[in-house]
Amino acid sequence: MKIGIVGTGMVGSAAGYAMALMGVGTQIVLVDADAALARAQAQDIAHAVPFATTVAIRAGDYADLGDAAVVIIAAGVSQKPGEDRLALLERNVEVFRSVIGGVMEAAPDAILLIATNPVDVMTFAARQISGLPPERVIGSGTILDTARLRSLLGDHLGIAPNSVHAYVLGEHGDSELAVWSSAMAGSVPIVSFAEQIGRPLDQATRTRIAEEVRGAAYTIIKGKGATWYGIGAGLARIVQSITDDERTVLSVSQVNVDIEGVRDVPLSLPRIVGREGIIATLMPDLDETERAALKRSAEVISAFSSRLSL
Ligand SMILES: NC(=O)C1=CN([C@@H]2O[C@H](COP(=O)(O)OP(=O)(O)OC[C@H]3O[C@@H](n4cnc5c(N)ncnc54)[C@H](O)[C@@H]3O)[C@@H](O)[C@H]2O)C=CC1
Ligand SMILES: CC(=O)C(=O)O
Repeated sequence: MKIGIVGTGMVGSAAGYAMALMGVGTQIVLVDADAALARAQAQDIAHAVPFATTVAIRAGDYADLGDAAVVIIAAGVSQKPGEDRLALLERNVEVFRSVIGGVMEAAPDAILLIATNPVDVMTFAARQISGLPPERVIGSGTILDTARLRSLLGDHLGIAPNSVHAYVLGEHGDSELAVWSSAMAGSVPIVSFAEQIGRPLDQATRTRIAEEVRGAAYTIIKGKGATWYGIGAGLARIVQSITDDERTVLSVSQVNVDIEGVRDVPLSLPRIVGREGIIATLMPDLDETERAALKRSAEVISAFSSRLSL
């Protein structure tokens, strides 16, 4: 199965590398406005493949995306230290005008997987420009924030992060919310689990962990200029769920008909992801504070997506 990646900077190349090592898809095609960069990334990643899998990876142009099952879009500008994701919107919408058209012409049946920030609003823009149904335009959304939350909770509780079943929902950005009311460790509600093993998750600890998740991108960008490994693995995981028709539940972004009275808003909820894209969306049981936070997040995103003229 062919997978395309448009935008082969830090994020696109990290996704290609993760897919090559995980054996996701059989062919990966890298496309970038900087063709020499795409060629160099493809060569470098190809040299890792003999240690792991048999995935074929090469650089190409839009025409080479024909028959791709999924095309990841990671083209555009990224945040400078201190800048928030929404500040990138106008510049990246301009990039999407040409990129989405190029992909649709070559691979009209592909599922689009959007990574470019601000990822929720860019998912909305990609859906408008492509005309594809919402279940075939997936934003990586809070898959990365959810991984960050699970990693921090795993550390706090002294358990494997994949035994933590907790989600960050809403915007992939400053208005995101960590959902505590339905979070579990194993099959035990997480606050009770924490008490039972003597590592309590009191309100102050929960606030600290949620803030660390919210601030992770800022901290990493300050330290090394950009983030790429976490999102690269997250994108590979989403593609794997599509190509293998896994139907894994992932927190990803899609344009929703209505969230707490806010219409046509792109944001993340837990969704079943398989061969046809997003197969179903689940609304977790939220407490009153969480519902209000989800509504606030929807309003923040909608203030940007509803004024886009595409
Ligand atoms: N969704 C998420 O969780 C995350 C999203 N990001 C976002 O991903 C995007 C990419 O970030 P990086 O890879 O670090 O940036 P980068 O600058 O390393 O790479 C961007 C690439 O896009 C290419 N590009 C620009 N315009 C293009 C066009 N019209 N056609 C084809 N290629 C084009 C550039 O040549 C460059 O190689 C940013 O918007 C960043 O904020 C970054 C980390 C996490
Ligand atoms: C840059 C970004 O969106 C992140 O690392 O969360």
